[in-house]
Amino acid sequence: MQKKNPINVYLLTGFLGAGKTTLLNGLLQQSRDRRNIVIENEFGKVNIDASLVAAQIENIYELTSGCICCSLDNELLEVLGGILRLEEQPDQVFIETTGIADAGNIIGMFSIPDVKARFRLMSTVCVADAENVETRLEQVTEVGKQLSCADVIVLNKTKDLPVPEQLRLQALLENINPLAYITATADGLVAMADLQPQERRIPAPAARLSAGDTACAMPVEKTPHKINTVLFESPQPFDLQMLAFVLEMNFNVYTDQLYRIKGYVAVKDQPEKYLVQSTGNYLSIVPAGTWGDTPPSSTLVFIGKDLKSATIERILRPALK
Ligand SMILES: Nc1nc2c(ncn2[C@@H]2O[C@H](COP(=O)(O)OP(=O)(O)OP(=O)(O)O)[C@@H](O)[C@H]2O)c(=O)[nH]1
Repeated sequence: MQKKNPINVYLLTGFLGAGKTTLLNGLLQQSRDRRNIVIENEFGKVNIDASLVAAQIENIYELTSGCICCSLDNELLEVLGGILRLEEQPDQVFIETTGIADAGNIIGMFSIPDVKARFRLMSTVCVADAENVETRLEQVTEVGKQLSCADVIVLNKTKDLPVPEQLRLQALLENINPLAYITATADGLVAMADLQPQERRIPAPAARLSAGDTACAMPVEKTPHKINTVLFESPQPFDLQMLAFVLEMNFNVYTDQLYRIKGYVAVKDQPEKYLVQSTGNYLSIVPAGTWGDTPPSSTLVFIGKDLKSATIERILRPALK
């Protein structure tokens, strides 16, 4: 039997009213030549403007028994299973989460081997409302998490925003998530091409690392919202199992503080580099090709609340070989 290609999935997050549905409608309009499925998970909201989307998509699934990031009955997995049973498979699936969803948990579902074999999470897109993202960051923990887990951050509602204010907000978002591609827009207008996976901006091993074998964990930036980034760099390789163990353990322990990890590491006795990704309660460490001309070394970015470089270094050091 011919192996089917995985179905592309785009996960849309962002606080209540940020412009997720508006963005989604724009993406659907750009995808008229594709078979699209939309999964909506919203609290008490009238569904997307049916007249706008009806002609463009095969199906809209509404998940109504709570927030999919935390519902134990895993309604999302059921719907994904249902999609696989459809006679005609879609080309792409858009999932719009509730405004308070913990994006990390949903991303984690796409690393379950059976799900991953059939669905490819292309991008997690977080829509930020320029009018209030800063206030929401202070008020709602999930907003910081949503921004930290995003591959793409869409700063929406910028039409009447003075340019210096827009640049200030972009810089703020960049400090929160230096891994994301950030784009400013109005009415959720974003090109599908901007949502394709790219080699995200994992900082290259820095020349500033001092000579010798010292690991180095340094805070990159502090934001006024207590979300910060710590960059860990070391020329030493990791023990793969030990790295998985310490990261998994600490993600569980610091679940309210550690939002995201991403980076490339060198692994003992392995010629390839490994890509490390973690959001919510899942961790993935997979081979990611050769080092090419660059000497093997490890660079990991940690995003979370009040992260301390000394703590990160203490966590990782036992896994260095
Ligand atoms: N002024 C302005 N309003 C916008 C813009 N983009 C979207 N809106 C409006 O903002 C409101 C919320 O937009 P939605 O797309 O429904 O936001 P959402 O994130 O899906 O909202 P929830 O599903 O409630 O979380 C709507 O009235 C939109 O028309 C924008 O760029 N500028």
